[in-house]
Amino acid sequence: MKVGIVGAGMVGSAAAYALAMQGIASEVVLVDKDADLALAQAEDISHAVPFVSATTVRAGSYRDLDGTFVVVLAAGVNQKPGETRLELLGRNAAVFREVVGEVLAVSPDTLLLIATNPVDVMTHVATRLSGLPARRVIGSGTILDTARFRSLLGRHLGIAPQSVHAYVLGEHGDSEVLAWSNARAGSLALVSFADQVGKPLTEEVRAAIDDGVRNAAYKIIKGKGSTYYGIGAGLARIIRAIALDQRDILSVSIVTPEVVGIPEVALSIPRVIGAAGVLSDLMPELDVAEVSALVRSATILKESADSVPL
Ligand SMILES: NC(=O)C1=CN([C@@H]2O[C@H](COP(=O)(O)OP(=O)(O)OC[C@H]3O[C@@H](n4cnc5c(N)ncnc54)[C@H](O)[C@@H]3O)[C@@H](O)[C@H]2O)C=CC1
Ligand SMILES: CC(=O)C(=O)O
Repeated sequence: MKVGIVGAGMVGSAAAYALAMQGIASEVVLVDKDADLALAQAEDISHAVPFVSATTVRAGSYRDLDGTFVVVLAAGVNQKPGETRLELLGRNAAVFREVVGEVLAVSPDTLLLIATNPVDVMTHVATRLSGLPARRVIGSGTILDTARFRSLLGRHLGIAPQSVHAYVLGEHGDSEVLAWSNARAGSLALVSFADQVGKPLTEEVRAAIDDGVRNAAYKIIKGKGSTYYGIGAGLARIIRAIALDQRDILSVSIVTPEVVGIPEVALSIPRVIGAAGVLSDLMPELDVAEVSALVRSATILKESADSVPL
């Protein structure tokens, strides 16, 4: 399967590396307005390939995206220390006005996978600009926040993150909602599991995990300027679900007709992903506080999306 990546910076190159290391794509084409950067990234990643897979990784122009099954959009600016994702909106919407048309001119049937922040609003913008069905314009949404949540819960409980079934909903950003009430470890309710292994989920533990998930990006950006390994692996995970028509349930963002009473909003809830993109949306059962936090998150995203001129 041929995958295109527009934006060969930290996120785009981390996604290309993850795809190549797992042999998910037969070919990855990197496109960037900085052609030298795209070339250098492609060459560097292609030198890792002989150790593990047969993926062809190369740099190209938009013309080289013909026949792509998925194109990742990771072009645009990232956050400076202390900056929120939503503050990037104006600058990155301008980038998408240029990029989305270029991609679709050569690959009109491709799926778009959006990574650029603020990812939910950029997914809304890309859906409008492309005219593609919403289920074919997928934002990575809270896939990364869900991974962070599962990782911290697994660490606290002393089990593998893959055995934790818990999702982060809403915005990939400050208003995101950690869905504690329906989380499970194996087949047990999270609270029951935690009590049985003698690791109760006290208010202090919950607050520390919430902070660790919600503020992870701020901490990493303060320490090293940007985050990329986590989202690179997350993008590869979504592409694997598409490439193999896996029907995985992942928390990703698409424009959805209605969520918690808010119409036409792009945000994350668990969704089934396969070769055609998002196959179905799954609304989890939430407690009252979680519903009200999700309404707040959806409202913020809806207002941001409505503020973008096309
Ligand atoms: N969805 C998520 O969970 C995450 C999203 N991000 C977001 O991903 C985006 C990219 O971040 P990084 O890779 O760290 O930034 P970066 O600065 O390393 O890379 C961005 C690349 O986009 C290219 N670019 C800019 N305008 C372009 C255009 N018009 N056409 C083609 N290429 C263009 C730049 O030349 C640059 O190489 C940011 O918006 C960042 O906030 C970052 C981490 C996680
Ligand atoms: C930067 C970003 O969106 C993240 O690491 O969550």
